[in-house]
Amino acid sequence: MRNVIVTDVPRAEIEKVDKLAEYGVATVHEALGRTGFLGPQLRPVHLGSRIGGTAVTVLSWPGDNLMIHAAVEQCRPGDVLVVTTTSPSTDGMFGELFATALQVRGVRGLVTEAGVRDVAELHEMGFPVWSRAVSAQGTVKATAGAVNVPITIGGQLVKPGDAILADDDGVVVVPRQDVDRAVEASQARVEKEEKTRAAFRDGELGLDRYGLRAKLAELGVQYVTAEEYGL
Ligand SMILES: O=C([O-])CC(=O)C(=O)O
Ligand SMILES: [Mg+2]
Repeated sequence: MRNVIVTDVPRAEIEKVDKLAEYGVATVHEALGRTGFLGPQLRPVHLGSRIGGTAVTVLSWPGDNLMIHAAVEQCRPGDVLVVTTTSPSTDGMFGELFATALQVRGVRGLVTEAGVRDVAELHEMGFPVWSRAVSAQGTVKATAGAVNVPITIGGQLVKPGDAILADDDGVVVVPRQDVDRAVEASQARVEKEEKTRAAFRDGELGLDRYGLRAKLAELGVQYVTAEEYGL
């Protein structure tokens, strides 16, 4: 690992990222072929937020938030800070002081594979956070790491400038070069689901709409009466 702070990173177009955020995490993830989801361990600390932004990435040592301080300076309006550690850690390396510094820079939220603290204050401030843990455990500022290098978080590669979308369903990354395709595919999916929703409201079954009766038959699934089943 090189200990670097990369500056002037090209970012995904923020208007398109905003559009993706409106579609929501599940829709965008599905529209891109079920890719990019950071997994169920990264949960919102408070429910009810839906954000999109461009990634500023941080690779920190466990229990050490020095590189988050370095990253704050690299943040611009529309960014989301994305933090991982070089080995697993749940220490509370981020709290309301960092959130204050980020909020004045127009940062939209934090996604971290480590822990956060001061969660009552974060809620009051309206600063949304997705993390693996809530932990009061304090950390130091002692070890070098990297800012704005490609990182792996939640099993996904996140490059600086990629689109990050987060809501109550979790977090998804959309590579910068895939943002246009994601907007198109998400819009198509929303339109398709609108039609499906209307059909379901009219009482149509998924079994019929998706042709799943044939699938069940093909798989050898049989209908038997309760009596035949011995109930
Ligand atoms: O300062 C720290 O180490 C983390 C924290 O609690 C804050 O940002 O408020
Ligand atoms: Mg604090």
